[in-house]
Amino acid sequence: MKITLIQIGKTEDKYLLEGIDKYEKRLKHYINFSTVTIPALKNTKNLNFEEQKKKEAELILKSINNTDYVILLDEKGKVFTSVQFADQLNKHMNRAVQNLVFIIGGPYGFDEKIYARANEKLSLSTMTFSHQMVRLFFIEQIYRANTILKGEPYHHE
Ligand SMILES: C[S@@+](CC[C@H](N)C(=O)[O-])C[C@H]1O[C@@H](n2cnc3c(N)ncnc32)[C@H](O)[C@@H]1O
Repeated sequence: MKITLIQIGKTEDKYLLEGIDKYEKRLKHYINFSTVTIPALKNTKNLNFEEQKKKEAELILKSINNTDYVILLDEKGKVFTSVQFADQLNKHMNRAVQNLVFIIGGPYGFDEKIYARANEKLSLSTMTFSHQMVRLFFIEQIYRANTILKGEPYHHE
């Protein structure tokens, strides 16, 4: 199974980039993982939030295939413990999902079209994080899940 993480706009803060890079390098030893960064919209001055989300949605939908299993990172989604999340990943692997796609929304969240396409919604907390911070928190959770599935000590250290 391949995991793809779709995000909008480059990660800007150095402290986030360093953390993301660290877990991305570790993850490569466990699973086929890649990130797709959709370029941030330009000239957004004349667009309201809804228009911006619609435009982002068009770009997101172009990056997804019909057969992809799509999970949105969304504060209103289902909350799992790290062990439960690892079990979920394992279930997808056993169901022979080819490409598991996680999507982190833009600064204003997702357009309805993306909610309509999604197979599931996953929440990291009922609190709201910046779309940039979620990248680091979530990649660490994917790494953690893989160490749990391998019975490695990372989760218990
Ligand atoms: C600043 S948040 C958008 C908040 C927006 N008000 C909404 O209703 O979605 C930007 C993105 O970060 C991600 N995000 C933020 N907090 C999250 C959380 N607690 N769990 C999962 N994803 C989260 C989501 O992908 C969200 O679309």
